[in-house]
Amino acid sequence: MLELHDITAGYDRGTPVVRNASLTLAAGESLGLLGPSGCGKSTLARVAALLHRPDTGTVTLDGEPVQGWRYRAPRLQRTALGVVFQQPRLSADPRLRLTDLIAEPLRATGRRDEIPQRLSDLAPAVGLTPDLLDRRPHEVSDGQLQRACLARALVLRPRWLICDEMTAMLDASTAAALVAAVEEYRAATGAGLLAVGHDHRLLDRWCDRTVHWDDLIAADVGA
Ligand SMILES: Nc1ncnc2c1ncn2[C@@H]1O[C@H](COP(=O)(O)OP(=O)(O)OP(=O)(O)O)[C@@H](O)[C@H]1O
Repeated sequence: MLELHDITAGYDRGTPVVRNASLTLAAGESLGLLGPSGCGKSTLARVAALLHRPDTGTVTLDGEPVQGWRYRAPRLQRTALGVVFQQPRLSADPRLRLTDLIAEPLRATGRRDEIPQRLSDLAPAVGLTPDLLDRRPHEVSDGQLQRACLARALVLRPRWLICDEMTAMLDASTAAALVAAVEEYRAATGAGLLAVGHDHRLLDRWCDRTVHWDDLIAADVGA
């Protein structure tokens, strides 16, 4: 289970942007989170991804309460989560070839020996051809870079995926291909998914259930 309980978070302690939000995802479940621009969805997604420490509230990951965020998060919890953001150019090191970008988490966790196998599994799964893998971010399109960012999110085989407006900048066919790649991964591994967005038709089609931001505040949106 991925549980966010009574989360208050923001960028200035006096004026939080997320107030008392709760949600629970069962193992393997996919949940779509809808809400208007600026309401705090990305902030909550970053709390769930262990990238942003909440002011108050608790996050529990597969029964273990989270005690640290960012570099203070225990490796086992950090690597249980894969994250894809809206803007691939903000989350990709411009110096890295796509192949190194995808392999980055394996290098960082001392699992270099898995790199060739994971690359040959993931590149076709996300629709990247070998010539693209050799290029740097400025030599590929946003859609191609987002494919690489999805592969990077999957490379450690996370039990939970957090996709924050993953398809918002993409054309319809690239968006569909990325959603299909996520769903293939989930079907193969049983991973759970939190998909944040503002397109209710996409989230309704993609996810087991969809909740609106306002629903998180009143009560625990549980599985
Ligand atoms: N790094 C930051 N520093 C200060 N304020 C921020 C920061 N990031 C976001 N905010 C503010 O926090 C509020 C919530 O932002 P957030 O990105 O979580 O909303 P969102 O619901 O994901 O919006 P969108 O759908 O437009 O991406 C906004 O008012 C935003 O301006």
